[in-house]
Amino acid sequence: MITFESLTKVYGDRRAVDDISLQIAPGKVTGFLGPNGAGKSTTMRMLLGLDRPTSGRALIDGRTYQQLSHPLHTVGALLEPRTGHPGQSARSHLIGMARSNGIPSRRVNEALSMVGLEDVAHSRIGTFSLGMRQRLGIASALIGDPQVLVFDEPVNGLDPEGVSWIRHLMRDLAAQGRTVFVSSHLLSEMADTADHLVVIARGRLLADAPLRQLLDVTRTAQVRSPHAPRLAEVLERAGMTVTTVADHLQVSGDGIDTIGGLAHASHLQIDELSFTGASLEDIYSQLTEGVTDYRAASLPHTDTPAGTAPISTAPTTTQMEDTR
Ligand SMILES: Nc1ncnc2c1ncn2[C@@H]1O[C@H](COP(=O)(O)OP(=O)(O)OP(=O)(O)O)[C@@H](O)[C@H]1O
Repeated sequence: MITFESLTKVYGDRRAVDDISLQIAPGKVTGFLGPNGAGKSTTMRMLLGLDRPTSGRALIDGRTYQQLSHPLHTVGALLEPRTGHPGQSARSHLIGMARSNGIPSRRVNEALSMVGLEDVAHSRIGTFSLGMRQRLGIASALIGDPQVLVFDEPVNGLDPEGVSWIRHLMRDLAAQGRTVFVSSHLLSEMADTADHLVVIARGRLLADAPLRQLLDVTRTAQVRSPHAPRLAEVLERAGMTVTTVADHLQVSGDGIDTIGGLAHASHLQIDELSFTGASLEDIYSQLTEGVTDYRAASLPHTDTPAGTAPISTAPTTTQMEDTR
């Protein structure tokens, strides 16, 4: 379990991380999303004891990194793919880590095999591609068999096979009950991998919600009925938001999955009922609009489907109850 309590980091007049409070639960992959300069790396660095919070705390299983007696047994991290001395072999680098942390040397072979580097275990790190160094960094994170894993942009430099491999690895680690906290710019990657998303921009928390719920917020229903005005009344009474658009009703809000049942119970005929939802990219764009320092040119942006219910665009938090 990772806990942030009013975590804040100020550099000069810049609030790199601004009063972030949340918990990251075990047994899930939690994606950490935000535009460039949002504060993701700073948050992770504070969690790993590499930066001191200006105020607040970042805790791993209730303790700060400095309070952990065996850090590598508790938390494994991949922050940047610059693991080890270039003249050292992958194996000797990992053996050095294992020895200095009281980790049995059999874990070195296990970690090398988990990341697919057994064949190059004796090659010098300096000859490694970025993708291989990334794998070695992940082996270093896994060597102490920790329950908490923190990966900063782990797919950077990996080819498609490597991307797919790390996706499966993260899912496996979460399925084993571990806490997996992973930052990424690749929204599509997060859509495939994460169970839960935390979105920040300019250091502020914008969303902390299960992926499914975040996607559901933007779902709308289109209903065609010969009894549209009466159906609209029924749906509004049930708490939904109804707009008449041309020949159909556009419905949003909690409970849109019950539209068919409500219409049936009121003996109101429905000729057509369909659902549309925004993509993760749409949601992300809406959340970070106006709080982005550098609009990421690489971010795929598709127009929000007509009638999609907007979600918070102001720098306020969209915190939703975790229903999983
Ligand atoms: N050592 C530092 N000194 C001063 N400012 C810093 C320092 N480290 C980070 N910052 C600033 O803090 C803000 C957050 O940076 P951070 O690297 O945490 O963002 P990020 O979300 O990881 O961005 P990216 O995805 O581009 O890596 C940025 O404005 C950055 O310039």
